Amino acid sequence: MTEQALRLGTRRSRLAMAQSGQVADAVSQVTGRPVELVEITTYGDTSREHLAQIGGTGVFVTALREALLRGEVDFAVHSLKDLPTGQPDELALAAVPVRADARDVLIARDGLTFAELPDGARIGTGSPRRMAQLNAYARDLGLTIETVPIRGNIDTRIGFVRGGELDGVVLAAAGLQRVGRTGEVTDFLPVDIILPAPGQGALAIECAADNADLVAALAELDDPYTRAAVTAERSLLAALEAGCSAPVGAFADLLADGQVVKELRLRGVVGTTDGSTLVQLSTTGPVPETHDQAMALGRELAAEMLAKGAAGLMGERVH
Ligand SMILES: NCc1[nH]cc(CCC(=O)O)c1CC(=O)O
Repeated sequence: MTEQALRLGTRRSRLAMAQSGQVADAVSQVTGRPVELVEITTYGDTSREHLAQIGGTGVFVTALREALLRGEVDFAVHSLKDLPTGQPDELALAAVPVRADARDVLIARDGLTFAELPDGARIGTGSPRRMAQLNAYARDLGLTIETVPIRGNIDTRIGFVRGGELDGVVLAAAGLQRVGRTGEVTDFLPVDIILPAPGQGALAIECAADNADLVAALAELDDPYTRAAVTAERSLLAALEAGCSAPVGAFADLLADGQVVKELRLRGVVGTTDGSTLVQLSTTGPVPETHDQAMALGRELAAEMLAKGAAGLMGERVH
């Protein structure tokens, strides 16, 4: 007798299908049950507006969450950076698996790295966070670039470079990895130059909070270090009262002494999109053992950033 399949709600994009497919296999292994994909269309997929105009937070996840709450699917996989920071009581963030490469990358024409771009290079990104840091990096290199707001899926964005409309586009390494296109990257941008979006590179597996068996089974896919890191990053974002379309970057990583993990370091940045002003700070603390400890690290850094004028730099946000 075969057990009843678990229904995994997923968006239809190639990226969503790739990451859902990978999680489906892992869930099937830990539960011993087959997993079937159920396609769901979200507002973020159908709208042609710029993300910053839609308001950002939640456009990709709302429809998936509604399907979960209606019981049409058993669990859903989100890119963690697209997930709004407040967790609804009815839904459990059952697992945050090991994070993929958190970096942003450049895909430029003719194999160019960022430092090799010519003056006036047109670089596509719709993200105020990327604009702020790319413009600041360019300034440090004595280079002038023009950031051009674009959106669309990975194919569309890379297409602007292949078609000659843009000199380069900046994307998340993790997304390219999941669809097997890292071979096209011309520059991996170090996190100490371009801090990624909070949660970038990590996935979130959500299910109904009252489905205790499933919550427990999915928890086997959780990586406590990734969870602590992204919790601290998202706490920083929440404490800055910023959304996913705000110019906020954050990245937490473990500091080790030889083989022994010593501390969690959290770095954060807020800036104006022209890159003329950035507030970039870092803090370290003992590796958090509880959700509250990870949250505290984020709040601590947010308070320091706000004291340095971070709030004034987020004036461009829409909501
Ligand atoms: N904003 C869209 C989005 N949401 C998640 C990813 C893929 C990377 C990830 O899972 O963090 C991307 C594409 C990108 O930013 O290039």
